Amino acid sequence: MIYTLPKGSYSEKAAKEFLKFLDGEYEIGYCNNIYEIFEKIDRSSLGVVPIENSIEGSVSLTLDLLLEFDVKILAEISLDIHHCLIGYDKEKIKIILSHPQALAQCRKYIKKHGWEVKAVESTIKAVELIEDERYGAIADRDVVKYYKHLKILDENIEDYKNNKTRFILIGYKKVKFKKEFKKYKTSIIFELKEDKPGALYHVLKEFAERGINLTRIESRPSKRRLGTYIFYIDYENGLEVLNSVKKHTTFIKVLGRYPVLVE
Ligand SMILES: O=C(O)C(=O)C[C@]1(C(=O)O)C=C[C@@H](O)C=C1
Repeated sequence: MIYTLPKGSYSEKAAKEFLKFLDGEYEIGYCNNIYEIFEKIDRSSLGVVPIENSIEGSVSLTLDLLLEFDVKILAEISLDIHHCLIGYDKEKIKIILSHPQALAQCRKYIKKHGWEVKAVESTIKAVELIEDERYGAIADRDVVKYYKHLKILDENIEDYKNNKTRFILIGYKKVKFKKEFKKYKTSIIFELKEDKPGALYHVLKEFAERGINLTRIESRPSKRRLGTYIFYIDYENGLEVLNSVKKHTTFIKVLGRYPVLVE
């Protein structure tokens, strides 16, 4: 089983892309939200969740759950995201519904129309909540295949071109792919040993000295005390740097070394 968000969501689209590369048969299991996906995954199943968007940045719930659960990142894929306005009649819309990430990616568009905004668990939940003409949802164009009573009222409504979301395949056991991939990444989470000048610099220096390219650095609150952070770093290729990074940290978690299937 491969768990993801409901049928018609962007995450389901990503799951179908992963399936093209995975060796083996997997059925798609649908969950209402990202938390449920992490909870459902067991030793024999997988999950697909969004992790980062080119307009809105990190999906912070995914980052937090990667720390909380012991799952590994097994692969990543990026998809072009083109949002549509879904509903009955654009002129009659008063309330716009969607996932917070999708709403944020269309902020200017929504503001221009002066609609009231309601955030829900997924783009599909938004579509399902369209009770009448007063409601509109932001979702993928393909949803009208499943919700035939609704129409695409506008297309490409994201505020910036080249809108992309990165999705990760997660699970507890290794998976096999049908082909070899050229690009690999490693993702780690750590907390700095000391809060002193240059503390983060010493970690970054370990990467710089080895000529290792960082592809992302992000921080999340430690949730213990205001102003204390957990760092998330993605870097290209090997694990060789880890022992040196460990010296500067109180804890370090390796989320995995995994292939980039589609950039
Ligand atoms: O609600 C969906 O359809 C999702 O798959 C979630 C999600 C996200 O959380 O980033 C996925 C891609 C888009 O960036 C917008 C929404």
